[in-house]
Amino acid sequence: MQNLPRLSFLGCGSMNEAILGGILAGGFPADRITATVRRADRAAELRQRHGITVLAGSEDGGANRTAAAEADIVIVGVKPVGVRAMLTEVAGSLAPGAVVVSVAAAVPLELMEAALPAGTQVIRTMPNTPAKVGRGVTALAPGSSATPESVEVVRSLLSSTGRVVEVPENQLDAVGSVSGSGPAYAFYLAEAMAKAGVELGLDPELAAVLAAETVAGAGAMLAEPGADAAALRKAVTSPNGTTEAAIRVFNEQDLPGTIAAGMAAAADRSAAITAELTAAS
Ligand SMILES: NC(=O)C1=CN([C@@H]2O[C@H](COP(=O)(O)OP(=O)(O)OC[C@H]3O[C@@H](n4cnc5c(N)ncnc54)[C@H](O)[C@@H]3O)[C@@H](O)[C@H]2O)C=CC1
Ligand SMILES: O=C(O)[C@@H]1CCC=N1
Repeated sequence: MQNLPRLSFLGCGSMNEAILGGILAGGFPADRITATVRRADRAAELRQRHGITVLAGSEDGGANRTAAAEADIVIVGVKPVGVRAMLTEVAGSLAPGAVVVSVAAAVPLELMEAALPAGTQVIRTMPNTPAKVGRGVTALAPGSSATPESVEVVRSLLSSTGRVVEVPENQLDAVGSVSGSGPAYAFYLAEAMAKAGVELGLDPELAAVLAAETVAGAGAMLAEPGADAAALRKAVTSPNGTTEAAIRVFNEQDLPGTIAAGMAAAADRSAAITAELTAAS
C-alpha cells in the first residue's frame, strides 16, 4: 500500500459521513476519497459538503463496484442487514491486497470473510459519531487474513477521528453498547435535562442551551488527561447541597440500574442481530 491509501466509503450515512468528516478535518486529501450512496440528492449534498467524489448507486451495483475497484481501503457503512449483499456485490472488483473495513454492528468477521474471496483482509470496527469532531472512539477486531501492517494503516487512519483500541471480536457487542450507542445516551440526557428545566419554569430555548452546554462542557472536562468521572462529580456535589439532593433521588430510583439494563438490552440486540444474520447466511 502507498503512503496515503485511496479510500472508498460504500454507503455514506450518519456513521460513515462522521468518519469521513473526521478524516478530512485531520488533513486527509479529499481527492483520494470516493463515497457511494443510493440517491442523487444525497450524492450532491456530500460532494458539496466535503469536496469528495461521490457515485450515486445504480440498481446493478455498478457504483459500488467502481468505487471498490479503485480503493486500497474500502469502508462499508450500510446497515447490518445490507452488509453481506454489499460485500457479495463488490467481491469480484476489489483491488489485490485491498482491506475491507466494516463499521456495522453485529456482523461477524466470519460472515464477511465468507462473502469475499479467500484471503481478503477484513477488519471489523465499532466506531461512534463523535468521530466527526475528532472525539470518537473506535474499537477494532482484525479478521483472520488482516496483516499487522494493514491493521496499523487502518488504526493510523482512524486515529484522526479520535482514539482507537483493539479488542477481541467477542467484546464488540459490549463495546457497541458503551461507546457505539453511547453518544445517544448523552444526547438523551441533554434532552431530558432540557425538558425538566422547562418543567421548572425555564423558557424552552434557554433550557436547551443550558442542558447542551452542560453536557458538552462536562464531556470536555472528562476528556482532559487524568480526568476521573467520580472525582469530577464529587467536586460539584457540596455536602447537603443541591447536587447531593438530586443524586440522592437518582440513586433511590436506581438510575445506575436502569442504565445498566438499557445497555444490556443494546448488547442483547446486537447478539440477536448476529444470530438472525448467521441463520440467513
Ligand atoms: N449511527 C451510528 O452512530 C453508528 C452506526 N454504526 C453502524 O454503521 C452502519 C450504518 O449506520 P448509519 O450510518 O447509522 O445508517 P444510515 O442509514 O445513516 O447510513 C447507511 C447509508 O448506506 C446507504 N446505502 C444502503 N445501501 C446502499 C447501497 N447498496 N449502495 C450505496 N449506498 C447504500 C444508505 O442510503 C445510507 O445513506 C450500521 O451498520 C451501524 O450498525 C456503528 C456505530 C455507530
Ligand atoms: O443503533 C445501532 O444499531 C447503531 C450501532 C451502534 C450505534 N448505532
